[in-house]
Amino acid sequence: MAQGLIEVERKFLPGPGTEERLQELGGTLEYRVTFRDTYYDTSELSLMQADHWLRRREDSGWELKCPGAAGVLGPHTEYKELTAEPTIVAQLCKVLGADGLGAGDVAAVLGPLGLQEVASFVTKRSAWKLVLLEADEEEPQLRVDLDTADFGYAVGEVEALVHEEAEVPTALEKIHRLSSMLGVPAQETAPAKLIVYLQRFRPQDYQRLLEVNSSRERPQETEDPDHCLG
Ligand SMILES: Cc1ncc(C[n+]2csc(CCOP(=O)(O)OP(=O)(O)OP(=O)(O)O)c2C)c(N)n1
Ligand SMILES: [Mg+2]
Repeated sequence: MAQGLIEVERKFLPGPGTEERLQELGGTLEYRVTFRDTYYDTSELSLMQADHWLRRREDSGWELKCPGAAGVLGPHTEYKELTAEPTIVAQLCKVLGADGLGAGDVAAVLGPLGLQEVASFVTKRSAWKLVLLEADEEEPQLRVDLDTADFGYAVGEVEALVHEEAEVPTALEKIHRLSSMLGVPAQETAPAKLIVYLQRFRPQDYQRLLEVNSSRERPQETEDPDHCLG
């Protein structure tokens, strides 16, 4: 994946008819895959409290999701996905207020930054591709992932990957259009697998995150000091 793509997505709760509906809409099942994600944070959950999500996905490496520009309200999320390790390390140091760790491997800075495993689970995913559109309609293409985590939680995501902020409104319009065609209620949201994992297995951590989220309002101005690098 290219560096610093913006992931715009909307989660929903899939039903027994979701795959059939995707087929009716012309969707194609691209692949089925099973992977393990392991998430890391400090003991105070400093990254998650700053809306940063660090994970290692078995066989595909490290990824740091950090908040995209705030502004468009609704049942979707927007995150920048960093996958180059030096960029991830630089952003981790920035968020955690650490200096002088260089820009090497993520694994090498886990100890110095006090990052430890907070969650690890396996996901079975079926990945669908959809061309919603009239032939001349432009990118971005939509993807729908249907995930089931090994602790028994199923969630779907309608998602677009774009290169710049200017593409986000079009992506959102398509995401909302497809969600509605899939029968997803207009304001429905569904929690991420990691959030449900914390709720079930680390309830104190979950509570801590809830408190931060309810007291925090995402800043609306474009100069957000917590924004990702690059
Ligand atoms: C509704 C909602 N969703 C997510 C968040 C933030 N968040 C919580 S956990 C989390 C990290 C996990 O993100 P998620 O999209 O659930 O991961 P996954 O689908 O497995 O990986 P992909 O293959 O798409 O990269 C985020 C960004 C939020 N604040 N609110
Ligand atoms: Mg996702």
